[in-house]
Amino acid sequence: MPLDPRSLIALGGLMSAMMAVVLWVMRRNYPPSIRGLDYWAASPVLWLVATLLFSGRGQLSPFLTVVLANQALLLGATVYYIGSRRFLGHGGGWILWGSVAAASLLVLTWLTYVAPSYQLRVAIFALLMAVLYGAHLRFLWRHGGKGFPMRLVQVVLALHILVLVARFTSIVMGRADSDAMEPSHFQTAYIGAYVLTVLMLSIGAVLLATDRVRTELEHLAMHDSLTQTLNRRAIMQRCHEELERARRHGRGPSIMMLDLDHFKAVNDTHGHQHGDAVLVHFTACTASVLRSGDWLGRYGGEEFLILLPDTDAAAARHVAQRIHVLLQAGHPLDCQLSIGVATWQGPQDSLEAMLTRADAALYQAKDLGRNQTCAG
Ligand SMILES: Nc1nc2c(ncn2[C@@H]2O[C@H](COP(=O)(O)OP(=O)(O)OP(=O)(O)O)[C@@H](O)[C@H]2O)c(=O)[nH]1
Repeated sequence: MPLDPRSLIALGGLMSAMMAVVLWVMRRNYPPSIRGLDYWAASPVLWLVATLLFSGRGQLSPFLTVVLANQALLLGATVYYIGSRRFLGHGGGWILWGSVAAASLLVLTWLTYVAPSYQLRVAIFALLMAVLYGAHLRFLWRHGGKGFPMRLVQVVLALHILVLVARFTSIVMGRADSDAMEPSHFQTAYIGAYVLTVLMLSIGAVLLATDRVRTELEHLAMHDSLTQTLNRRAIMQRCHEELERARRHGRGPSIMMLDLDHFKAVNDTHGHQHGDAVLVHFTACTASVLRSGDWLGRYGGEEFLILLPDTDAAAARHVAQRIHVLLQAGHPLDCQLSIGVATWQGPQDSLEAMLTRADAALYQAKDLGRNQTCAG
């Protein structure tokens, strides 16, 4: 059943206003690392302007209700696309799509005043929006990843492209209405799809930003801020999980306790910032010799812990040897270190016992002159 276009447009305005408020509040409160939110917050404002102008059809001048109304719609979609680009760390977009918007302004003005044609205007505008949504969809497909919020935005864009193509086809086949406010099936589908798209794209932006904040908080909660390795709580959690797994499968891990040698002297001689740089260099080098299933964490100060799942004592010693060699390569930030290794001894073994053995082995390595590995 065809619905009244004016009511649908009013609904679209209401949705835009509500989502604009939500996104502006988020923009104010979310960390600045969530980029693109200001663009996403601006797009429902532009869509709201578009609906206000559309609803003035018959009372205000066609320049406002046709040319500028469509222009605000196009700009809202453009700004949303630029927001997605910023969110995913990409610049640009304005030169191309700003030029497209300027060209569309000229064409719409021409088809409203110089050579008036409702059909041609709708056909060209539908095509333009479909191309813009297509570019947006292609960008998200290439760079957006796989999470649910990203898939939601992609599906909304794809569905809206289908509606726009259907709209364009209906005009080309001469089966369209002759006025935007005519309550036809085409207008109901077209404006209804627009209202839903406004709502769903804004919800998509909310979900994307929230998902990103959650990921960032999880990262902060689990990682050391200087070295970006796991923090003490996270590496201990991994060790507990690995011992649980070892008890089920019968194959256990080795753990390594690493302590930089004479690190106090490094700080005292070259300053604390140099000491920090040494720690960052040390973790980057160490991480580069580990397998993808191994875990490196900061145990405290200049002490680190490595968890090597399913690794016997000989293999763990190999890894330790690789770390010693890599840190003697001649880089200005290279340091020497002592390592204590403990290997799982069977289901009766516990994490506390392994840590005690690794600690004792580390002290043995220090006592024997440092820059070496001992096993406990
Ligand atoms: N720059 C910097 N230094 C740190 C950090 N955390 C701990 N330290 C320093 O690491 C040093 C550890 O000193 P000690 O425990 O005496 O150990 P050491 O000098 O390495 O001596 P050995 O372990 O016996 O070889 C202290 O001076 C701490 O201030 C950090 O995040 N950055």
